[in-house]
Amino acid sequence: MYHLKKFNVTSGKYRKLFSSVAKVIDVSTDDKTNITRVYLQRPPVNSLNSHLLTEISYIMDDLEKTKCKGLVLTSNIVNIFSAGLDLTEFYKTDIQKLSNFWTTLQNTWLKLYTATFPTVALINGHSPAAGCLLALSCDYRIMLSPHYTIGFNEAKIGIPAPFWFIEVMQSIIGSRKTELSVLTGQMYKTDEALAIGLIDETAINLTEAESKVNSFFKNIIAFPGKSRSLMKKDCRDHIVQKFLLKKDEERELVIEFIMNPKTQKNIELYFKALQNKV
Ligand SMILES: CC/C=C\C/C=C\C/C=C\CC/C=C/CC(=O)SCCNC(=O)CCNC(=O)[C@H](O)C(C)(C)COP(=O)(O)OP(=O)(O)OC[C@H]1O[C@@H](n2cnc3c(N)ncnc32)[C@H](O)[C@@H]1OP(=O)(O)O
Repeated sequence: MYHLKKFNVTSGKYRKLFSSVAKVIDVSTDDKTNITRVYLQRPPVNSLNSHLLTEISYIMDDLEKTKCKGLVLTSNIVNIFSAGLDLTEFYKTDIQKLSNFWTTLQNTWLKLYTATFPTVALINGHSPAAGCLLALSCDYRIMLSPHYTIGFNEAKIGIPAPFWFIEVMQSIIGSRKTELSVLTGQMYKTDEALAIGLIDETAINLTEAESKVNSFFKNIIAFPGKSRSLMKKDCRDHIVQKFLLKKDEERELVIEFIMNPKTQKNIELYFKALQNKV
């Protein structure tokens, strides 16, 4: 059974929360503000496997319990925010493992998307597919420029982006831009992402990004009561309700689609292309 331990690691500002043995995330909370930074750190590319998703899920539970004032989701891996789902979870797997993996993804996403506290993605590296979803599920996005990319590239692998990935993107950039984006598997550079509204701000380095994160929280932290979280719920509820209604059916469709030998072949070819790139 997993338990999150908290203890002060310095005499001052930050306390650290340690997760399980293999630390695929690092978590630190500012004592003064009660804002928590969660750093993804699963080498080489922060691909989201069951373990990493479960860790994120536990942290989300803990942050809700401890009345967190804000979450910053970012990465400790140079040049990578997250490479999206770990494709090894899809390749040469079995139905039970795949079913468990998909359930973990669904449940973890729901916790992030419906977090009652404000959430910011500090996108300090490439962010394809489910990496992009993680960022889009936060309330605000600040991305380092100029050379990182973000978007739903699933079409290029030969697997459709799930309906809720698409709906989250639609809610941010609108239907037409989303359709163009997902059907072409478009990956956007930082400035392009800003131009279409996929991210909210850019930053030229981490210092500037952190200062923009702080401004975001400063602007909202003084708001009294729960009005912000109630309105966030209202803004997102249509997607959440549809997701809850369809999540079991979707899991079955995903299993059928991924276990299909043609899909397996596409994933294999994609892996080879990734490994052979110069
Ligand atoms: C009718 C149907 C109805 C319903 C069906 C509904 C749904 C369909 C079913 C399922 C939907 C599934 C949705 C999936 C969403 C996803 O997230 S899929 C994952 C997509 N991710 C990617 O495509 C990212 C690929 N990676 C990259 O582009 C680059 O690696 C990246 C830019 C992130 C970093 O580049 P770089 O720093 O140069 O690193 P490398 O490319 O050299 O990679 C290092 C090693 O990491 C391995 N790797 C990279 N990405 C992944 C990954 N996502 N999973 C597993 N492994 C990955 C890469 O192979 C290298 O390994 P090596 O060192 O060569 O062994």
